[in-house]
Amino acid sequence: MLKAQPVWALGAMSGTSLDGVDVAALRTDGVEILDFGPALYRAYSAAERAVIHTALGAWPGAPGVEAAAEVVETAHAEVLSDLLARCPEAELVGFHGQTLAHDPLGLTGAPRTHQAGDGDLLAEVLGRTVVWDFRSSDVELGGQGAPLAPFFHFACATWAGLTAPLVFLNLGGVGNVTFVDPRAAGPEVKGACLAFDTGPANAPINDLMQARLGKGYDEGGALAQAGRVDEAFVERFLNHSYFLKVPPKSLDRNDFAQALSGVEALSDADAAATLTACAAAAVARGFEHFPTAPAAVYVAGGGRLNVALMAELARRLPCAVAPVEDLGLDGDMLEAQAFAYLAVRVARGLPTSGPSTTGVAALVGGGRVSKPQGI
Ligand SMILES: Nc1ncnc2c1ncn2[C@@H]1O[C@H](COP(=O)(O)OP(=O)(O)OP(=O)(O)O)[C@@H](O)[C@H]1O
Ligand SMILES: CC(=O)N[C@H]1[C@@H]2OC[C@@H](O2)[C@@H](O)[C@@H]1O[C@H](C)C(=O)O
Repeated sequence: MLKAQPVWALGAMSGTSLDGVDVAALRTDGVEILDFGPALYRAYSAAERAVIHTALGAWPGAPGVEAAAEVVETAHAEVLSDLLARCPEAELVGFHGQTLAHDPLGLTGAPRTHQAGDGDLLAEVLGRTVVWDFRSSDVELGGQGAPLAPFFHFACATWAGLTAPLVFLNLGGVGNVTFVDPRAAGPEVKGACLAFDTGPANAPINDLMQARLGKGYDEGGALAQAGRVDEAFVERFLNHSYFLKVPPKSLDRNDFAQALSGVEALSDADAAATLTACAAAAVARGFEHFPTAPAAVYVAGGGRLNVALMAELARRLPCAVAPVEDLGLDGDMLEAQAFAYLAVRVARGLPTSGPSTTGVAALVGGGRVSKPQGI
């Protein structure tokens, strides 16, 4: 079979922690990563974040959703235009959008997932083909619709020349892991990737910081480091039924809000320390689902900059814990790069998820493709 020519693509991710939009360029043929390109970050203002926050949990048509979508589209149009100026050769854009609600099990009706932001509109603004709505078809076919980064994680392991099983851990608002066996022939092969959301990560810490101290997050984990972990609280948290579920499994941002509400009784520092320990303990609990012990866990996402969280992970995990920078990867941009990679896979008709990453019945290539007028 003829190998497809590699292309440059841009990827954009607006994550559950609601801090802002990450965008990154990547050159790939949809299988191998050939080059990593420039990347940019565009923070949401406090006012923009508040508009999105108000719409969390809402489905299309509900009050507040249009306003949130407008914020998401404006921020993406700005930062993707800037990145396009630095990488004009980019042929297509992978646009994740902002998850407002995620119910793959159909607890609120039919199984569904909702990412705000219109890819048609962005295609017009950017003059490039935009791949978007990556999660819906997976959910419609019985999958969790998340996580979607695993096939990209497999490509990262290959790019880094790794040969032993390893784990990628993303510590965003929610935590998610991918167990990768780089000895497999490809990410879609049985046993190559096993992925699932581990539990809450930064989102509850951010919410605590906002409510108690008017700050967006616990910088460096300083507040958590000053506190004492309430281990009994952590034990109760681990009794949540989510941890008994066999993966694949995924979470909405606030699924643990109720289970973590008892933290209100603790002091600021003890609450931060305890929520941080819960995030790490949830990851450790996830290890029981891996087929073999990984050589190491490589951490991406903002949580890797939280010293208290990294220390809790090192204490609770049975293997080495290191930032993905140790592999030469960019831990701030891995998700944005993932959606650039996935956009090329969608454009080339390759699958983006499968039974061991989202639980979908068969391999699926999720994503709508919008072309600008005139192309
Ligand atoms: N220097 C830092 N110290 C501590 N925590 C940090 C630091 N920088 C970022 N974070 C945390 O990481 C979060 C952002 O992480 P990231 O951008 O990976 O999440 P996201 O992509 O929004 O979420 P998700 O991966 O769940 O979609 C911030 O909201 C904050 O909680
Ligand atoms: C529904 C949704 O947006 N899920 C996100 C969220 O943020 C982290 C975790 O929960 C993960 O499942 C997913 O994002 C990453 C990029 C993924 O799909 O791999």
